[in-house]
Amino acid sequence: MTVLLDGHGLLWLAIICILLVYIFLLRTPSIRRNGTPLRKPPNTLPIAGNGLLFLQDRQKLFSWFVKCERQFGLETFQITVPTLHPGVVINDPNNLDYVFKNEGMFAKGDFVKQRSWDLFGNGIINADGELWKAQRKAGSHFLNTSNLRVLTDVALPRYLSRTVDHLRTQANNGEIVDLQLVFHEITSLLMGKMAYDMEMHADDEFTVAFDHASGAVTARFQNPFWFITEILTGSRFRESLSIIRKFGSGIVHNAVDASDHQKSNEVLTQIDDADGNRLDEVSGSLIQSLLAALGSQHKLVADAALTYLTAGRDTTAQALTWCLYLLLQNKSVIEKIREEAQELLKTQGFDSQQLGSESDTPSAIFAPTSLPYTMAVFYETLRLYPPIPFEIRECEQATTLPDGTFLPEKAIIVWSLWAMNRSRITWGEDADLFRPERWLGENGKFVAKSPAEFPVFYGGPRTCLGKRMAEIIATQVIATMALTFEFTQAYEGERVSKISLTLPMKDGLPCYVKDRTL
Ligand code: HEM
Repeated sequence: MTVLLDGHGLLWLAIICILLVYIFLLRTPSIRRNGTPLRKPPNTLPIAGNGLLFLQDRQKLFSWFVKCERQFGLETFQITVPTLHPGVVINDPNNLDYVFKNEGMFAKGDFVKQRSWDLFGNGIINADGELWKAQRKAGSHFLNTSNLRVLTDVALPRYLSRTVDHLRTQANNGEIVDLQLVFHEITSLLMGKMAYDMEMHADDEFTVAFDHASGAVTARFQNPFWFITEILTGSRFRESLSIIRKFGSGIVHNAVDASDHQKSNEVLTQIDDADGNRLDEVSGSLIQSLLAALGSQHKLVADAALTYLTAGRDTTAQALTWCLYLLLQNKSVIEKIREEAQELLKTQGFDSQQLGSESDTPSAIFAPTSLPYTMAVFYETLRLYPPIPFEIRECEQATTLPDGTFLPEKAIIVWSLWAMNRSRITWGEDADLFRPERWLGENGKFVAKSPAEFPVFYGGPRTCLGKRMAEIIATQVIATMALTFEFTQAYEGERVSKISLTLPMKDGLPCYVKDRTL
């Protein structure tokens, strides 16, 4: 050994190493377009690449993506982060369309899974291949039209009504209300009913633990050395994970017991709401459908149910929160929502006084097709505040995007909905403005965009399974809130989001509430 590592030996060793690296680099195809390397964003460093950028505050990161979109337009550009495979950022809807249409080629991959595994395991959001198919099928089956109708036309009005009553009391007492918490409570009740057939609340132990864990998982995407830093800083994260797992396995246990009991009695158990009757029309809960599809893999069933619950609950509550935030700044828009909803109530023979009285609340009539302007407001909110602000995929095999960008196997592909939704190329010069009318056609009807242009609900075979449900929740909640209450902000300055896989508002949305129906 000492002989090999004398002066000559070291020189030869160095030459061999350089050659090996060179051969390796030559053999590993790099990201190129028409034979030339892609442009890189300004301030890309020689070794750190764009790594430091991802360590900064998420608001700065959002702004960076917008700046890049304004500079590169639809051109795909390259980003590099130490320890990761090379990556690109895409902004061109044609490229995104290709990704959606070739789902099997772009998987969540190791990059996403390694970071989110502790929280979601093999739940639908994280799963690929057969595991994904089985969960998707079970979910689609459960969310068939009649179950969806009972959830949105019976359960939601009831929960909404409870919320209206509670808000009225708070309004009478002159209390400051956090609207984010209010919307979270509505979606927790509804998604808890859907996923687990149980009453869940926005401030229960599981939800608080999940919120913390979601922030910690997101931090992993921004910090390439998370596996080291977490040893020192991850104790609350580990605690939160243990609460979530305990909750998940408890729920599966109960569902197994319930289905055994059902089989032995050979009768259908009724799905009872605490005080309701028609809720028994929901044919079982999602967890039972998942149990039937996934059998004895109880950890997988728990992961699957958890991802369904969180996919629907947090995204929808956050979208509603940002919507009210925008309405607080745009008084003429909330007035138009009121006019549209009032007109509908009148034509159906109802009175806004009835909103909030449980037995005859008419909020189920506030359907997306009947309220095109309210739908436009919801979509304009989703454009400016997309509940899932980034997407990341990994190439399962080498491929070439429609713009000619060659991506080797394992390359990372990123798109920022926050930036794409502010593109002046797609949305025009007023892309930064909140203008719901951009979603309406000449006849006043709502006009949708293609998923590639507006990927807020994703696209292709993995399109969000709850899109329709989210739209129904949104029109019902927005119209009911606008007609029943006057809101005034109880905060100063701009609201921003806090670190999370989705887009929660940091410190909530504190408001004063006044009952308009008095
Ligand atoms: C405004 C509300 C919502 C938005 C913006 C939204 C957005 C999205 C997006 C972007 C994805 C793809 C995520 C990914 O794979 O990276 C997704 C998937 C999914 N969403 Fe939603 N979602 C919303 C509401 C809901 C609701 C109410 C449900 C209720 C069931 C739901 C259930 C799901 C499920 C199960 C998936 C996984 C689909 C699959 O991988 O096949 N979502 N959603």
